[in-house]
Amino acid sequence: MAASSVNSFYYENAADSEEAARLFDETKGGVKGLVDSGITTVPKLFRLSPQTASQYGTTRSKSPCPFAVPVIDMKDLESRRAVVVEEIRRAAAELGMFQLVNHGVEESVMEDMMAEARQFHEQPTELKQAYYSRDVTQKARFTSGYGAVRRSSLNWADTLLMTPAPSDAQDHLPIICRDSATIFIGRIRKLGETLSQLLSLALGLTPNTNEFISTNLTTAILNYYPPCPEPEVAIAANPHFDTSTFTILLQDQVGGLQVFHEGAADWVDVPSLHGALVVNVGNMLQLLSNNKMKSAEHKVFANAIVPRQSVACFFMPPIDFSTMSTKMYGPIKELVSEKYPAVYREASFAALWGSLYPDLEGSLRNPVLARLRIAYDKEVV
Ligand SMILES: O=C(O)CCC(=O)C(=O)O
Ligand SMILES: [Fe+2]
Repeated sequence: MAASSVNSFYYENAADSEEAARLFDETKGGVKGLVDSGITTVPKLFRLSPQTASQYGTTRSKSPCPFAVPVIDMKDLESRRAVVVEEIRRAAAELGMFQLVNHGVEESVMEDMMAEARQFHEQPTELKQAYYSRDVTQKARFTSGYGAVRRSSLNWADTLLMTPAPSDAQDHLPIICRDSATIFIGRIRKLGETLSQLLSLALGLTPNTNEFISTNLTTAILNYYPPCPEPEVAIAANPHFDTSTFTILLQDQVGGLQVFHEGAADWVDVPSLHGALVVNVGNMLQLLSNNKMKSAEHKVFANAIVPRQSVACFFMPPIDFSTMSTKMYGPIKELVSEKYPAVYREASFAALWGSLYPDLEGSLRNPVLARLRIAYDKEVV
């Protein structure tokens, strides 16, 4: 693979870009390929500086955090709707993350998705190669180090990014995981519709009357985090905020996901809960809700022992590449009043996408949203 075919956006300089091209040469098969080749140390592009490693935390802190991620039971939703809405409101406002149980997606559907995602990632490199691409318009693309950003390290992860078709047929997906992904995406879409309504109610809006709380599953990704020879110097997923309105995440039993609790100024474990789905608020919903709901900063530890898997489904307003820079989103008008003036300026999806990572200087926790604050200029002066 020529250096030029690696997206230079990810790398700070030409030397890094070339190193990445060498590391991700199609014949090496991403991060899993590196591990399979027998490496015993983490390559430079994946290494966090000692300062960043201690700032991010690459191993669990010894003292247990007194906060837990809320678990919300959707059983008997019709009769318990008001309770569930209130639980969602509180979790979305305080932490921006919660787990759902009895959500209606069958365990067998989730298990099949995980099993076929694993088959995709663990198939011979030559077979994955056809999907290896940095072209963002590809509707099924395999990539590595996803989410990396200047001055930070690459994620210790391989990812298959899928853009679901609006219909039920997902013919563009790799055959090895197509059947399970088609069913899983269908079920998650349905859950996303229910969740959109519950989030609307939690914001005091009428369900389905609001064009912004979207039920659109725009991207689903199959994450595979191979075992890491030096987990203390690398990170499976750098701390980040999702751009989404909300994200529904299926994680396996390995663990490693953490969310930042602002009140406690500490990272909280998101435990693997059999049969549960994790939901987090993204930047789009924090903007639309005029700060009534909080985008959750999250990260994933690398581990030395076993591969970890997750499937993340991102819900967003319909994204059209042609209007990405022109269509504007801002606080929903029903949520803006004299008492609660608009916190944010309107922004295009491209502006929201920006850099999703905390400033390494640490001055802005969520730089994308911070810079969209109407008061930002006054705040930084
Ligand atoms: O693997 C996980 O648990 C989280 C993945 C994630 O945050 C993402 O894909 O945006
Ligand atoms: Fe995420």
